[in-house]
Amino acid sequence: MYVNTKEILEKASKNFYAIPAFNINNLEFLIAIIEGAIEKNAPVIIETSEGAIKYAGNGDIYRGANLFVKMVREYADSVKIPIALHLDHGKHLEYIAAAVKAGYSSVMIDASHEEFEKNLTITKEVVKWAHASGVSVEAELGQLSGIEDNVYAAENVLVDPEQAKIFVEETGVDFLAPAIGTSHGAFKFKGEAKLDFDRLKKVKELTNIPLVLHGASSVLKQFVDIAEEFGADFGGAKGVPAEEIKKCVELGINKVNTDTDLRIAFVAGVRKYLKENPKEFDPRKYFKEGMNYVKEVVMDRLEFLGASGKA
Ligand SMILES: O=C(COP(=O)(O)O)N(O)CCCCO
Ligand code: NA
Ligand SMILES: [Zn+2]
Repeated sequence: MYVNTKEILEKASKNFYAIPAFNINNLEFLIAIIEGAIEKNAPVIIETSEGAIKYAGNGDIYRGANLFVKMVREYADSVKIPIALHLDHGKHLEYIAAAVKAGYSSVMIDASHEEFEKNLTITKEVVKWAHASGVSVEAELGQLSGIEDNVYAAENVLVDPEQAKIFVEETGVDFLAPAIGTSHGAFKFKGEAKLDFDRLKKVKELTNIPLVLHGASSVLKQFVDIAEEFGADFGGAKGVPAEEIKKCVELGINKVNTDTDLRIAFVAGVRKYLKENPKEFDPRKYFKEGMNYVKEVVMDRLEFLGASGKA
């Protein structure tokens, strides 16, 4: 069933569990994610970045947004579990407009690289406009270091909990991504993972809305090892341990963005299958191995986030 993101996140917030938001760029990841969520009888959020929309539409962003809505709705309307479709890291109003027009459940306006006041003004505009179409809105405060859809942030800029309170009151945003020390991609920390749990606790107390953890992939060793056994080179890859993410959920995180873990699992399965089946050239065969690994990651994450059985 196709649902509004706010609805399922409010329920998660009241009951202190989290729903994973998995990124897709194609049909194979969608199928694997939905299979995993059905098996765990769990709600799930499908999300696409601006790059995914451009990729699926082969350069035409309206075609890409419409294609994802049609694909996801077709699957959502044919299964019982709640499924929402979210625009991840909307930075350009053109993509946000395309997603709202196409019928996305929710959109992120990511203006976190702007000054606070500017981020607030832009977000307020997008909220007013998206709400008029029944679409819920995510925004971000603070910055994740590293590359974020080709916007480079050198350092982590951690969220200011007092600013978060003002931001949520002034903008009416439905859920908020506070930067607390994570970053995107497979190389998250130079040393050990260090998340600012106290800061997160304060943001929850002061805003009392569903919160989002970005950069939440664990970079699972079992799949890094398989990928490297069959030719990948992910030296130095490091993610957020599941235990740390569980702690974030206890402190009020309700949406957990996960992209890198699915990418590593998929490429591990495809590499393995191709190496072990040199005569095979049917994509339904070699993609399937990757999809099986993606499904495993999906089910594991639904379990430890407490989303299993919450459909
Ligand atoms: O926060 C996340 C997930 O981050 P990751 O899966 O890399 O930890 N996302 O917003 C997914 C897209 C990030 C750019 O690749
Ligand atoms: Na950002
Ligand atoms: Zn993110």
